[in-house]
Amino acid sequence: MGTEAVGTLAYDAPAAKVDRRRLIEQLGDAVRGLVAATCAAEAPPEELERAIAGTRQLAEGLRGFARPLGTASSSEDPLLPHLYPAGHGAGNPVAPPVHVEATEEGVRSRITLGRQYEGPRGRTHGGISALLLDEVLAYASTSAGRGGFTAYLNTSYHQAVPIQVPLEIRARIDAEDGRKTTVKGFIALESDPEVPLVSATALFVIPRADYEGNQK
Ligand SMILES: CCCCCCCCCCCCCC(=O)SCCNC(=O)CCNC(=O)[C@H](O)C(C)(C)COP(=O)(O)OP(=O)(O)OC[C@H]1O[C@@H](n2cnc3c(N)ncnc32)[C@H](O)[C@@H]1OP(=O)(O)O
Repeated sequence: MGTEAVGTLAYDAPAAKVDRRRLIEQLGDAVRGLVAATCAAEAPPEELERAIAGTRQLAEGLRGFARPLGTASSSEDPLLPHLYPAGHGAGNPVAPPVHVEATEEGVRSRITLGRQYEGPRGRTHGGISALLLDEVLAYASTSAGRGGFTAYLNTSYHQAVPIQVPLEIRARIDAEDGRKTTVKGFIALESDPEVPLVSATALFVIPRADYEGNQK
């Protein structure tokens, strides 16, 4: 057995699965670094050509092991976070590296965004800010034992969210009403955590048991 942290609990997962999950996380991190380097590289043509050939070769090698769409990854475990969701999956190089912790009021995430999340020069793309808020607000709902799918996410962009600057995202439950949970949150600079750069209100709805969209 190998131990992996789940929130504040230590959970004894099978050692082989823990080892595999570590490798998947490391690969995700390595490719995330490649993506960030790709978006920043002012490399000469021969270096770009070398990177194209090497990257295509690596991708071809991994494609040979692809699992069919809609099937579970062998890394999955009912008590551990999934590794591939686009919003936070540690094994998904496209996902921003979101880690969430509980606070007295709700949840908080600290994150510094790489160059691949840039929209206007030096600023985070607005869709990425919305993704981060959707993610952290959903965590607030889930960690309060509520969960649900995002029915709406209303975002207000007050100031630019800088790239490569430590950020703090906070979220808290605003209202609970049957299957509906309203959550509020915002992104701020870690150095100025009370001033919202982007704020959001989201409604999460726990679907009815017979809801058609429930199938995976
Ligand atoms: C520690 C924790 C770790 C865990 C990690 C967690 C990671 C987080 C992962 C991150 C994940 C990120 C999250 C994601 O990305 S989730 C993915 C993106 N979201 C979706 O795909 C959702 C698509 N929509 C649906 O599936 C359905 O519409 C849902 C399920 C939402 C509702 O379908 P359902 O058939 O069940 O609903 P209903 O018609 O019975 O209505 C029920 C109630 O809701 C009210 N309503 C509905 N829609 C709206 C609306 N737009 N505005 C205002 N109100 C709305 C409605 O009026 C009614 O209210 P009332 O009349 O009862 O008062």
